[in-house]
Amino acid sequence: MTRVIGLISGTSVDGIDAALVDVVGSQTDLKVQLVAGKTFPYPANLRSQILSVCSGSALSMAELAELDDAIAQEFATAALTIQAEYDRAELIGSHGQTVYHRPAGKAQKDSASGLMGYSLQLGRGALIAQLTGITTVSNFRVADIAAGGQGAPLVSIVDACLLAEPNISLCIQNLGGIGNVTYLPATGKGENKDESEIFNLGDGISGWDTGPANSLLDLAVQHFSGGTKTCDEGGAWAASGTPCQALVEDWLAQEFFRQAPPKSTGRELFGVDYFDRCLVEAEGYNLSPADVLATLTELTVASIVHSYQTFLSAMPDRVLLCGGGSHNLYLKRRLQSQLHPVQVLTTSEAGLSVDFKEAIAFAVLAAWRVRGIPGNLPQVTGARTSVLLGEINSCWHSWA
Ligand SMILES: Nc1ncnc2c1ncn2[C@@H]1O[C@H](COP(=O)(O)OP(=O)(O)OP(=O)(O)O)[C@@H](O)[C@H]1O
Ligand SMILES: CC(=O)N[C@H]1[C@@H]2OC[C@@H](O2)[C@@H](O)[C@@H]1O[C@H](C)C(=O)O
Repeated sequence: MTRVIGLISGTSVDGIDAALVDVVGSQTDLKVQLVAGKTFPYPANLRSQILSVCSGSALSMAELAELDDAIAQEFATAALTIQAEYDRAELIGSHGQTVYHRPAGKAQKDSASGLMGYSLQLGRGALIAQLTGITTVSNFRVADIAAGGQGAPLVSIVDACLLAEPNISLCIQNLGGIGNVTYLPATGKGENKDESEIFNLGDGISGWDTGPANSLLDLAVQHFSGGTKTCDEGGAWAASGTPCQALVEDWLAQEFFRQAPPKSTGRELFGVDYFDRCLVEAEGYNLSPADVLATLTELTVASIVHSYQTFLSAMPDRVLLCGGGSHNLYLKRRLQSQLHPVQVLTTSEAGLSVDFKEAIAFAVLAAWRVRGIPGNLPQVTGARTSVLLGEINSCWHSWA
């Protein structure tokens, strides 16, 4: 058993999800026990700095260095706090804070960098290791990208190890700022799986980013509430409106939704500029704020359902939702309606916390990294090969 802390702040930039996890076994025999999970909100000024960088604001190298270390300090504090009342963790897996993600094949035309992707997560692991005294694995995406992959989604293999079912096929649908899916065919295997089966299992798995989940909704809520609200609690506001199907269909015709996997995205595409264009287009239909929220919710729903129908050979037997959007009851209801007769539940109902699944995944990936187990699924990320994910930042007093 290895006690690991998983840390991530996602594209919503709502705070650091920290999970203290006991990891047992390796892949097909993997088991995790969530000892403690907590979200540590960013201080308001740090959050607005991060959001402004994510929206493309220029930053000097000195400012970049300061931001990197300010984030690392918040991550280290989260790690120390989550384990304060428990036996100490041996390892930290820190995803960091994504501030820029350019998928492979999307280099700017005048760039000399070719078609390789680039993804930048701040909160350097070396500082987290020094501040906590715990060996820290960080920079999980770069090795996959260097191998020609998108660097995302990475959680798919952990989804497979923890959630695959012998007799039914599943889609594990994350509803964060951005949405992503892992498709898990029925394994056909009983309880006693041996190590080699992960490769059989890996064969039928697919996964990709589905597009915006909450990123545009959050921007809309902030806009219509004059900055007094950050999200549509429970989806109540959207539920009082009516989706404009014509707009949803227009938006769904865009390139990202038609592009076949492997694919990944971020706030660079589904961020402030995209939302501003949505608002302009919504004006043509005379929509109320509630109607705009309902329409953006419907875009999330339609993009997910359309991508399953287009990129899977058959619809799954069951969908398990996770991420903050699984608390949005209107979004969940619309997904249930559009996916009918597919059953829509949450990963919590399958024993894996909707709020801490990503943090748990990076704890597992860190444990795999130190044991030399590759963490990417090439058919998901598009990498040429499976690779070890993450850089190990040791700490001299780590094992004292
Ligand atoms: N009670 C709630 N009602 C409605 N929406 C909610 C609720 N709780 C969280 N959310 C939504 O979930 C979002 C955060 O989800 P989550 O923390 O899974 O995203 P993330 O991890 O930052 O993003 P990603 O998975 O893309 O990296 C919030 O921004 C909000 O829109
Ligand atoms: C670059 C980046 O941080 N991508 C995230 C983001 O958030 C959701 C979606 O976009 C996703 O695929 C990915 O995160 C998860 C944790 C992943 O890599 O599996």
